Amino acid sequence: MLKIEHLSTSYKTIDGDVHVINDLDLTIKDNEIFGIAGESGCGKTTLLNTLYDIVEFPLVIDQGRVVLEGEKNGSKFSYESGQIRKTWWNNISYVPQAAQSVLNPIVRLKKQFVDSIPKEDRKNETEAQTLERVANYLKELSLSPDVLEAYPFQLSGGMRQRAIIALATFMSPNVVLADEPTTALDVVVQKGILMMLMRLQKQLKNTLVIVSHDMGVHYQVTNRMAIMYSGSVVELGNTEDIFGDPIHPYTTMLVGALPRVGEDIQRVGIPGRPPALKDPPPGCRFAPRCPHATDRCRKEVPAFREVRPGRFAACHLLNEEVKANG
Ligand SMILES: Nc1ncnc2c1ncn2[C@@H]1O[C@H](COP(=O)(O)OP(=O)(O)OP(=O)(O)O)[C@@H](O)[C@H]1O
Repeated sequence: MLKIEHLSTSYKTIDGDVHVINDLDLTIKDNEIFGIAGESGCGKTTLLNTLYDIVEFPLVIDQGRVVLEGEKNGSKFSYESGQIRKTWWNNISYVPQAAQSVLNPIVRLKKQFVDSIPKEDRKNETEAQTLERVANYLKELSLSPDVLEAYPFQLSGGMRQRAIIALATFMSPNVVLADEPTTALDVVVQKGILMMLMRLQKQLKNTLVIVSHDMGVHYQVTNRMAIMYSGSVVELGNTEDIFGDPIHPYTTMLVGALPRVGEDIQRVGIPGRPPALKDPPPGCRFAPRCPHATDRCRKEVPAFREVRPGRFAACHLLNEEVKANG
């Protein structure tokens, strides 16, 4: 489980601070596939990097923390921001954006696998014994152990991505983070990768966090999701509810822009562009693009709060609904 407690981060630049995550408070539960969606530049990767404890200058945590906790092999564990990296691979792993390029092209995969397995896990094993365990794991995932002898450049993009996912899940971590795991792959390969991730999550019953700008990926794969806009989460809820009954005007427009099977009307995108994070507008950052914005929206930042049971959103226009629900 990942607890995000009042987290705010910013990039320190010579032109001033760029605030990317703003007072975020949410829990990503055990045994769920959690999606993070939003347009390019809204802060999805920054959030994922902070969850994985890659907080390096110019990125700084201004407030709050992330806590990774759970139970493995009968022992409870808890790590917070600054310590989470101690348990990389073991309790949390990361499939980064453009993951295929993180493999060293001139080192055989078997060496890259062995090097990523912590010494404590290998105990007194010889390298051959470790590789046998890896080969058996690859077979379980319907991957040929022959890939271990290959150099990354000899594999297709889809095969490299599968190998990275195998590497990230080999130690059965409680949390797996995947940043745009299917971008740059063709549609058929994309489907195979998503199915592999879903199958692994079901098997490990762990937490899988998927970042994608593709709403179709969230619809197919995730159980709950967060919609980000301009550095903040603006809506959170069960994926089915978000698609069936979006409540934030941004989500409504995102979902409304999706084509439907069998429909021949032209769907329109969201007019305008997100604001520059360096110099955001006062009040609600979506107000300049929101067809319902009022003066209050242009002045006051809306609080992110529970609008209905399990549904959270940051929008002044929902106040009436909150009152109606007590
Ligand atoms: N090194 C940096 N220095 C300053 N600002 C940065 C830096 N990296 C990112 N940012 C700012 O953080 C914002 C969010 O970037 P991030 O990569 O997290 O977005 P994203 O939603 O993952 O985008 P994409 O889908 O394009 O990867 C950017 O719009 C940019 O303003």
